[in-house]
Amino acid sequence: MSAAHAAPTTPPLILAGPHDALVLDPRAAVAVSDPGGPDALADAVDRALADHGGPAVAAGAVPFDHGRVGSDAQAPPARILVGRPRWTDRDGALPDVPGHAPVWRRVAGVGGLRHARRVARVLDALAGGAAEKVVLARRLDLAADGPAEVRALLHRLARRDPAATVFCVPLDDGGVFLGATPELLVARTGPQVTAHPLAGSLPRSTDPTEDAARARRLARSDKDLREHAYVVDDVVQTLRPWCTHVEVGEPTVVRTERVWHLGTPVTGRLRDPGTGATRLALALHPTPAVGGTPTGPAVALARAVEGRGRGYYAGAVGWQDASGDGRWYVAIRSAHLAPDARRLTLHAGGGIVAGSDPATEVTETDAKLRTVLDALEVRS
Ligand SMILES: C=C(O[C@@H]1C=C(C(=O)O)C=C[C@H]1O)C(=O)O
Repeated sequence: MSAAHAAPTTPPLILAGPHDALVLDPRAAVAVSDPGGPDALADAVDRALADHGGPAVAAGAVPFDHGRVGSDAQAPPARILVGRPRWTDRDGALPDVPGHAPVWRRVAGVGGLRHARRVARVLDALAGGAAEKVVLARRLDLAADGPAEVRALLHRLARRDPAATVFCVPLDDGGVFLGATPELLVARTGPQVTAHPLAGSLPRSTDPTEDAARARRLARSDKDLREHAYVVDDVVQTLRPWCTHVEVGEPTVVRTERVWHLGTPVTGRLRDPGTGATRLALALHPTPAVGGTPTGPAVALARAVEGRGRGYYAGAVGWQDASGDGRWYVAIRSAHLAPDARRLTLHAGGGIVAGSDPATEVTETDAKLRTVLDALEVRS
């Protein structure tokens, strides 16, 4: 086989934050068999780490619909690998890989008009009392004229947004789940617990004056502050039973390459030092940032309107070590690469509450999709 047609090599599992990065070779790791519900998976992760011994981590991705009975029949199992990682810095994990980037084109998905109509349907349902907040996502399918070079794509994602956590999870069918998330679901360092929920967004502008004005507008937007408060309240309520106390900061505007968000730091102190990061992450998931509120009816409504499962999008990606320390992120600004490395499925969503405007939601999801589209160099 000539080099031009060689199957792309499977990338390692990578979680690269602004300051450090974890790299795990799937060939030297053990996959945790997913037993289903959140507690059973957290138990399985703790057990696998104890059995492995040494400085191992459990790292990987949990699908959006994890453990939800009667939900998306196509939901994949959690993909969590246990092994000895290489710890490095961002550049060490995501080097600039020379090579030919394929050309990607849009082949299917939910266009702006269709998404606007779906948002209007959700607004009607909200007005009828179906839920308070629904997070509605739209899908975009791309095809390439050659195999994706995952390492090069990850490098471009990292270069564009130095604050994002860039991730890559090789799946057991040869597919890859990857992205650059701005949102920390939960981190545990000893007894210290930290979360940084995001919700409420406005696309950035290339004009610095207009960009700054948008950030100020977002910080004062009643609709966005309301949308944001659902998430913070839920995170605090969920963490409270696990913690001796929980502290909540003030919302601030958080910058990503393409979008402004409202974000609030939440910190707590663990009651039981045996509670690992994965258990906390699975207890929190899905927060209203991706699942809406109240969770059951909001997720059911989103699923009915979206019509397709989300797979790993809006699930969780992260890691935990044998001491229970770890970091989990909300798996947004992400894409699923098919095993042939030539098809990508992207998703982006936004919170809908009473007062949301369909056209604005389209612009917001367009801006969120650009995180991955920019790195693929898809211009329109
Ligand atoms: C659902 C997404 O993002 C989430 C939804 C947000 C919102 O509704 O404003 C903001 C940040 C994320 O928590 C996404 O990027 O797909």
